[in-house]
Amino acid sequence: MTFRKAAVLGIGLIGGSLALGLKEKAGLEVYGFDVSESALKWAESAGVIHQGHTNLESAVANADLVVIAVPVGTTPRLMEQLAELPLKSNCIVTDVGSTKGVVTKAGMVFSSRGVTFIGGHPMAGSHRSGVQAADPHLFENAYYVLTPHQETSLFQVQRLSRLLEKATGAKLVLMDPEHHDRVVGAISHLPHVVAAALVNQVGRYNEENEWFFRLAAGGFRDLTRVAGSHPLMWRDILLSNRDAVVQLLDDWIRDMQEIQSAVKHRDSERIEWFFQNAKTLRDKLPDRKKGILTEEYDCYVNMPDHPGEIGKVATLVGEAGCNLSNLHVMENREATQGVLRLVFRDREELERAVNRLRQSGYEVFLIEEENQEKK
Ligand SMILES: NC(=O)C1=CN([C@@H]2O[C@H](COP(=O)(O)OP(=O)(O)OC[C@H]3O[C@@H](n4cnc5c(N)ncnc54)[C@H](O)[C@@H]3O)[C@@H](O)[C@H]2O)C=CC1
Ligand SMILES: O=C(O)C(=O)Cc1ccc(O)cc1
Repeated sequence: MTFRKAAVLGIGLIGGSLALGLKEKAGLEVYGFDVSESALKWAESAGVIHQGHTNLESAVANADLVVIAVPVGTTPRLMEQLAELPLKSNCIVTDVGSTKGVVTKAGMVFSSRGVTFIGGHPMAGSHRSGVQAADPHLFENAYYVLTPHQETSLFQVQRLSRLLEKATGAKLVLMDPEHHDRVVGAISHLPHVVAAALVNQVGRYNEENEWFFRLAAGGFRDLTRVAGSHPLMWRDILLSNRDAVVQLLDDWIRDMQEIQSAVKHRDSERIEWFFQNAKTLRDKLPDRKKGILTEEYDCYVNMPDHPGEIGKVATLVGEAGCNLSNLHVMENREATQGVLRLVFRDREELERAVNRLRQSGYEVFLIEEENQEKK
């Protein structure tokens, strides 16, 4: 089953960048759909898409893949409209939204129609927006998270992963939607709120005296870069990740009160610890460019919901002489099967472990087979 035609709904920064990759690197026929005729015209003339449509039905007719790349607040409504249309059997629908809980639930609308929905989030972007900023290299070496439901066919997950890997050069990983929203809430949504709050605060002082902005140098500019992002997009993201963001802000406010109290009481030890701890942790952040594609080799194991299964898998891996560098259980809610992600630092160890697990009857799924073959 090969992908021949893709329809990208929302030809902006992310939709345009993906369209370029699907067209140029994966060789697909790419149709675009957008409410903005000028975006479609621009995309057509710049060769980002083959054809632009303002009619949804004509854009998705005969598509093997539909990518939804509109603001997250708009995605559920667009999914409902899409589910009413005749889609090709075996068609995969995915999205690129920055939150995954709400969208994955809305994706259930496709399950009764024989269409596979798999939520997605490329973890790279920019504070710019619109198709003019589209870049086929935007996602290279970044993580690209997919959040399949426990019942989603692994075959379809694998097909989509391979295609996206080819089209973007990103590293595909699978994650539970709620886990994704908490993690991305902490590393992306909260920082955007903090950056905007800092700019708003200093902006208020600057109204009284313009030296505030005039003296704003390196640190302030670096820290607040993302405050230049699209306001409507970030409004939608916070509303769509409400529970996680509210909880993260509770923690943030508590931490700010703690450092405020330490300063007020001249608690020098506490203040020093605050900065020392941050420095130690910051120094340990993985180096994106060097790290991802060279050092991690992972596979996913389909797990029957029996007690002791994780122990059995770990024992088999150990018996094969392989060192697990990480093990992650994709959180399993009401479903009967779970998925275990096993990470190795060494390709041969990964291969030995996969063989051993398959011989013992486990269904093991490798997203990165092609990527690793290249090395
Ligand atoms: N900007 C970033 O850095 C990243 C954004 N994302 C996600 O990607 C999605 C798109 O974001 P961007 O490309 O940055 O936004 P954008 O503003 O550049 O593009 C959005 C496009 O969707 C179109 N659109 C809006 N409503 C529509 C509708 N109902 N039907 C058809 N088209 C519609 C707009 O006309 C525009 O062309 C969002 O869900 C965002 O959360 C994900 C990763 C990074
Ligand atoms: O440019 C930056 O720092 C970003 O934060 C880009 C970005 C924005 C939204 C996402 O969901 C993922 C990445």
